[in-house]
Amino acid sequence: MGTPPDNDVLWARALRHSYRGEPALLGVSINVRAGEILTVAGHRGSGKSTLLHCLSGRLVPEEGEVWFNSAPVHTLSEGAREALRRDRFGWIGPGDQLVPELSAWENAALPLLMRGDSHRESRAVAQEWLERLDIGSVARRRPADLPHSQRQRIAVARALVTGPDVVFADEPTAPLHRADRDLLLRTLTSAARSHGITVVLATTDPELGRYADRTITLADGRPDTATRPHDRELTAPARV
Ligand SMILES: Nc1ncnc2c1ncn2[C@@H]1O[C@H](COP(=O)(O)OP(=O)(O)OP(=O)(O)O)[C@@H](O)[C@H]1O
Repeated sequence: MGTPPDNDVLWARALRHSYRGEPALLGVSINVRAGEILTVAGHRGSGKSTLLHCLSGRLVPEEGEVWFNSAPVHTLSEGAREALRRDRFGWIGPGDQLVPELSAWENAALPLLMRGDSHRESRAVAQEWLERLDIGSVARRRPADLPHSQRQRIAVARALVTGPDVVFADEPTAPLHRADRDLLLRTLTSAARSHGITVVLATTDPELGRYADRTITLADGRPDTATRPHDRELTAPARV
């Protein structure tokens, strides 16, 4: 296999993965350019989460390669992948991933506190992000006292607080109503654009493509060949 082009922040080739013999990815290749907002669309079970887990180093694919900034991820040790995720990537999931005992600012500051930044500095940076996301006033409240829409914005703040290169968002709007969904995505994408952060967003909702520079679609672990040609950025499966 070749080496990735310089302007791709992420580059993966021929990813295949299965769970207990059940295939989830069947030879997916993908490139993500620096600063790009990319939507990975597809129905439930099409392999979107598995693809995001492989790209972010949460999962090592059974076959294929993942490169981040021209360095291989798939050959890194577990510890090195953990450090990569902590220092360079942010993650937003679909459900409640906040720590219930911590306040909004403590949840947002968690990645900074965990890497050893001072309490004072972490609090200031977390507060800044909460303000940017319009939830500065709830900084001292606990997640259980807040609506879903504000809890998801705290999760967005936590993903952005370290100034990551890439944020992976796996169905981040799943628990939200339409108006809150649009607000969250506008907030996430404008914050990402103004800070040059790349976003890879998995969703079952094809409408969310309007927030992205590009959409790719998966169907049953493969590129969906029924998608429009300009959206078809995934190459054909390496082998089926
Ligand atoms: N941890 C797991 N153990 C077993 N099977 C899994 C696991 N994770 C995913 N799968 C299976 O792999 C396939 C792809 O799942 P994946 O979650 O990647 O798809 P998805 O498009 O993100 O779906 P969803 O929108 O439901 O999360 C599905 O058949 C799913 O049931």
